[in-house]
Amino acid sequence: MSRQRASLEVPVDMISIARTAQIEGAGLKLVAPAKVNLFLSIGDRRDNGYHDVSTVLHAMALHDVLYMKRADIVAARAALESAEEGAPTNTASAGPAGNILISISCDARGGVAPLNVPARENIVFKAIDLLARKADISYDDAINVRIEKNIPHEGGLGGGSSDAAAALVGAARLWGISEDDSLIEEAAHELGSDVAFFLHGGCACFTGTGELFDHELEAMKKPLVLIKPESGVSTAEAYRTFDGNPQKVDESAAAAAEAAQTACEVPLVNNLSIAAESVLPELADVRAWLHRQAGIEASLLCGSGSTTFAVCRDFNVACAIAAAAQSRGWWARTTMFGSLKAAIVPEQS
Ligand SMILES: C[C@](O)(CO)[C@H](O)COP(=O)(O)OP(=O)(O)OC[C@H]1O[C@@H](n2ccc(N)nc2=O)[C@H](O)[C@@H]1O
Ligand SMILES: Nc1ncnc2c1ncn2[C@@H]1O[C@H](COP(=O)(O)OP(=O)(O)OP(=O)(O)O)[C@@H](O)[C@H]1O
Repeated sequence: MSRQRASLEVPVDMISIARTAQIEGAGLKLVAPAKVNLFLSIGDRRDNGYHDVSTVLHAMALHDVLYMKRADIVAARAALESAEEGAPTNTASAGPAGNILISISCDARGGVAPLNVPARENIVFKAIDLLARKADISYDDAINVRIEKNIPHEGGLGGGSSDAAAALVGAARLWGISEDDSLIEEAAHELGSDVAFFLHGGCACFTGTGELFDHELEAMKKPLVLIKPESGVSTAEAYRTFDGNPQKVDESAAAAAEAAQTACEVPLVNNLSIAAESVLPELADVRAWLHRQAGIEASLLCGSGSTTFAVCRDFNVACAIAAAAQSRGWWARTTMFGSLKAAIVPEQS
């Protein structure tokens, strides 16, 4: 039998070959930056429970790292079956027909508390599952995700939302979905209010319930220190507490935030901070302590808390304040504002 005839009789499954090549390959490395809200104005509560929001977000150099790789589907199935017998697992099935097995492992770094959630509750799982359903990925597949967490959760730094945005970008690449495909943005909107920002990154104004891009601002290049008490603040609880005593943002501050073309011009405002302080009174101690430190230009609660950020005169000031905060038992990190977004790190040659 000639070689030519043999190749006609045994059809070559190019998709399967490409997938196998990816299992053996290095996979993808993605960055998922943290954010602060330079300006956060929470407005009225809508019928669906979400609130109108006008906000200017800024990305930072501090970031989680995600490694996403095609996995051996047989091994992934075995892990899932052992889970059904009650063994702990980090694998769960996703996709339109439960046809995609996702394994998630997570290492916490730099004093960040470990994230102990089962795979199914990890927002990274939800992101990959949602995109698979929207794009109707109907073939069997298995994906391993390893998350290196540098961003504390329940810190108002958007770590979960940024991980979700990175997972959408990574899954799209693995499945050959164009990075401009509207399904990615659609999925981001459904996953949470901050996810859309991380697809954009840098410094940007968002409206709606926080998911609608309005305009971009020039990023700033200043050092900042982040300080977080051990306890977190649940975003939902902060919003609920806000409803008991809503604080409107001054119209002139809102107008200045809207008109700002650069991050430096944005007035630092957060009308969720009173509610967050009543959920976690220790936040008032962090605020008062920061006011006594020299070399700070301004400070504000990050989103719904429990991290407070302080813009510092220089990096040495930021480092000294971080060290002093750590000696009080708080988590603290120095970082820089930056123009990162949730993105694939290009391969180094
Ligand atoms: C505080 C901010 O981080 C500021 O950027 C965001 O508004 C919160 O964004 P997020 O963490 O992505 O929040 P989501 O996962 O969308 O929502 C968590 C919970 O916060 C409340 N929530 C959130 C956003 C919004 N515009 N109104 C709300 O009332 C809802 O109770 C919701 O169940
Ligand atoms: N990959 C993830 N990273 C962080 N949190 C996650 C993740 N997956 C699920 N979660 C859950 O989501 C909750 C909040 O996550 P996140 O860290 O985004 O909150 P946050 O820092 O308050 O951010 P935001 O400013 O968006 O409210 C946590 O209680 C955590 O258990």
